[in-house]
Amino acid sequence: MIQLRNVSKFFGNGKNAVDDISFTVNDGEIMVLLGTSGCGKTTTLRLINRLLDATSGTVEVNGENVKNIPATSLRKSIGYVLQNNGLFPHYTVMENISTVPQLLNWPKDKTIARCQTLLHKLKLAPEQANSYPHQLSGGQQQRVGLARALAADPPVLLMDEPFGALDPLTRYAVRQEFKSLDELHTKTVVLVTHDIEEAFQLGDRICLMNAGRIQQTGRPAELLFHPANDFVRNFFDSQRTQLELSTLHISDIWDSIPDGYNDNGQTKITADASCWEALSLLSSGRVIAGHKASTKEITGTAIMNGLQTYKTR
Ligand SMILES: Nc1ncnc2c1ncn2[C@@H]1O[C@H](COP(=O)(O)OP(=O)(O)OP(=O)(O)O)[C@@H](O)[C@H]1O
Repeated sequence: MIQLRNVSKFFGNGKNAVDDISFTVNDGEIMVLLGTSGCGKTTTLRLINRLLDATSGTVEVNGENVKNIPATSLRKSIGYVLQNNGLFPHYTVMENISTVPQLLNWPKDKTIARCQTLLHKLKLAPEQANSYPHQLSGGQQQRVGLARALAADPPVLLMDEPFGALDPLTRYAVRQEFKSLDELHTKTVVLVTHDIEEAFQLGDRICLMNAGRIQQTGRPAELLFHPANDFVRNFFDSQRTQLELSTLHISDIWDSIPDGYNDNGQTKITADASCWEALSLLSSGRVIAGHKASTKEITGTAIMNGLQTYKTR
């Protein structure tokens, strides 16, 4: 668990880069720090692993004030992933991934086994263990960066724009793979991005910042449908409809969908599907969904009406 209480950081140039922020990230949770350039996201991340020290306030990791933990041992217990992957160019993939296990004096066979497991989990071929970073694609390098951060199984993972340097298709694929990693269920993750779609795809909760201050912290649906102020409302406007459709599940609008369906060669989905997924499927034929022991036909009109009804609740 990570807890920030009334944390500020002043660099001596006028105003606080981070200004009186407080939030908690629970075990097994991904918290996304979202906001425009210069709003204080990276500074906040660096206050957690003590690359920077707070001017005021307290930062706790697993119940202990980070000021009381020697910086080197703190950083060994925190995985850190950077936008440009930060790999050592003269180390092989295996050597890069082994960095922290070696610092922790793991036996060699345990380190090798862990590297092989991570290569497999991150969809890297076993023979790539002996490649150097420049022999890999950007997506593969970023996967190695993730593997290196996860190698010693740290309870906390800090990620600074980890997918920012990838092209959109690769970015989406690597994000999906990251999200499906079983290891994440036990970790406390803080991820910095300015990409709204990424925040919604990965964040259990989102902390939206502006000019060093938190504007709202909450689940994606809370920020979207119950914005705390005009900044939050306006921040999502350019992608609002797609975000709303991606965030709402068919079950959320179930009561607004008319009863009835024709059992006639259609795609059947569960009500866990997002409205966006259902709309995408509609382009290739009719769609029905099952929920609450009933079945209904899902149409574009039903979804858009359901969305409007949901928003006026
Ligand atoms: N070492 C530093 N010395 C002085 N000012 C700094 C330092 N680091 C950051 N700042 C300032 O603090 C503010 C917040 O910077 P920060 O890098 O945390 O923002 P950010 O939200 O991560 O931005 P970006 O998305 O562009 O990386 C900015 O105004 C920046 O210029």
